[in-house]
Amino acid sequence: MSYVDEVLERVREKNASEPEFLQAVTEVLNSLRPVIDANEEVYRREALLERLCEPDRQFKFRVPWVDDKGQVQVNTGYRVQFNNSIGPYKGGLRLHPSVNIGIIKFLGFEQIFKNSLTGLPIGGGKGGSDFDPKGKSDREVMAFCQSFMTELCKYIGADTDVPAGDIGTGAREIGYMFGQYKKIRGLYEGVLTGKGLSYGGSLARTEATGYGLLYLTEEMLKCNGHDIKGKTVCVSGSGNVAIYATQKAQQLGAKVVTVSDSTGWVYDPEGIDVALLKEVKEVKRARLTEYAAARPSAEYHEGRGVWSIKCDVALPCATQNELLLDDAKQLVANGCIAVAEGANMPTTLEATEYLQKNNVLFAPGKAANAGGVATSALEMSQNSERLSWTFEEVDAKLQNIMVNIFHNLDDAAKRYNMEGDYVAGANIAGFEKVADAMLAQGVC
Ligand SMILES: NC(=O)C1=CN([C@@H]2O[C@H](COP(=O)(O)OP(=O)(O)OC[C@H]3O[C@@H](n4cnc5c(N)ncnc54)[C@H](OP(=O)(O)O)[C@@H]3O)[C@@H](O)[C@H]2O)C=CC1
Ligand SMILES: O=C(O)CCC(=O)C(=O)O
Repeated sequence: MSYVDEVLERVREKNASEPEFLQAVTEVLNSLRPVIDANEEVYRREALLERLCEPDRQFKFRVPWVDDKGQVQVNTGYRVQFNNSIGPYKGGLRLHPSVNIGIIKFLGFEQIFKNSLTGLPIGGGKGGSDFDPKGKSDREVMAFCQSFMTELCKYIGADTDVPAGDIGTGAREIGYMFGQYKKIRGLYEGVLTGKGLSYGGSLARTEATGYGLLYLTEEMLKCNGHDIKGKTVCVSGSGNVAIYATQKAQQLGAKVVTVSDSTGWVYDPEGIDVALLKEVKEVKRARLTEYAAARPSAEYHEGRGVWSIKCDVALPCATQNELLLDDAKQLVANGCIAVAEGANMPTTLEATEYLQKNNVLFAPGKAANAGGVATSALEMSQNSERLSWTFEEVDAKLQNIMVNIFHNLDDAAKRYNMEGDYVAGANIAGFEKVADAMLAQGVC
């Protein structure tokens, strides 16, 4: 049995109740086969893959807080510190009722390779809780965040582990968590990214994941003889990534015709009105029905359906496993030429395979959405320097990083005779640096 198959079998046995983690490991290890085969003796002796698939450590803790009625509520908090071979653990905090240890492990595992691809010195980690900020008052969110950080602050630090936002964790939550960290630890340091601009945040971090997605998509299209200008784009989600992906796509001359949330989706053939979307989602924290009610050209539909709309480019920006095999078939039938993942692992393994077999350009999340964490690393640099760069400086660095990521993964795929397989290219390019660092640092 090959080394990859042996490790996959062991990982499946040990983590049988964590389907998302198994999906992520299976995708990565399968596409690394040519690299592993070429170095099998060393990697096997050093148990490199076994070490890569086992987090350095994981914390699980109780998060008690008091709601507005005086009732004590209890949630579960997690932080998985997966791999710090190339830098301090770095990755977001997800607040969503679906959060469990398997989801946090899949996200932390993906983060190792994504962070490596940025070219910046950051390791992989992720955390979160099954707390749902939706429908909670600001005071309730603050009570939760303070309790969450009361425990989390024992394990993190500016040079140890630097969390950030993810689903359900935006500027409000990061602010409450930063305040509690400072109060307990007595340290004013860059322990979190995505901070407000008045207390150490970086300009362009809010926009970075969505903008970065478009910079990489634009480069991928250009290198394959297409222009983003004039393309019709379907976006899913309507949160941080989706909003700024929509904004940048329209700035680059494309037309975005859909967005969605967990209850429904909007089709707006005249192009999504970003100012209205921001008002509904960022200011009012309301449902998309409010967008449709205020916009005569928009249709609102319950449930899911974004991928049924004819488009040239599809940008899944909501959550994991939201683009299924039937959706991939529909996209191909409608003439879609490119899919780039704004979310983490939004496309199932079967759907990815189908898209690639049908010559759809496919940019995996760990490359396509790396602009968020890359800009977080730029925020860390600014905090260390005690300086703030302008929006234009940060945006120019982001653009450069995304273009480099595309060329690095394109080159890696070509080196292993897998030209055009950007999934393999991203995994190989991300893995090589981490593997080198792990080998150089000995058995640890
Ligand atoms: N923020 C960042 O910098 C980065 C985020 N990502 C990834 O991008 C994705 C989106 O994150 P972000 O925009 O920050 O999160 P937000 O919380 O801002 O928005 C999430 C969006 O996805 C929708 N959504 C969430 N869960 C589900 C679900 N189970 N089914 C259907 N829709 C759902 C939400 O709808 P509703 O409001 O109804 O819940 C909302 O529209 C995630 O996969 C995240 O891990 C990746 C890199 C960086
Ligand atoms: O900015 C960060 O540190 C993390 C962003 C994130 O969670 C992600 O890349 O999935």
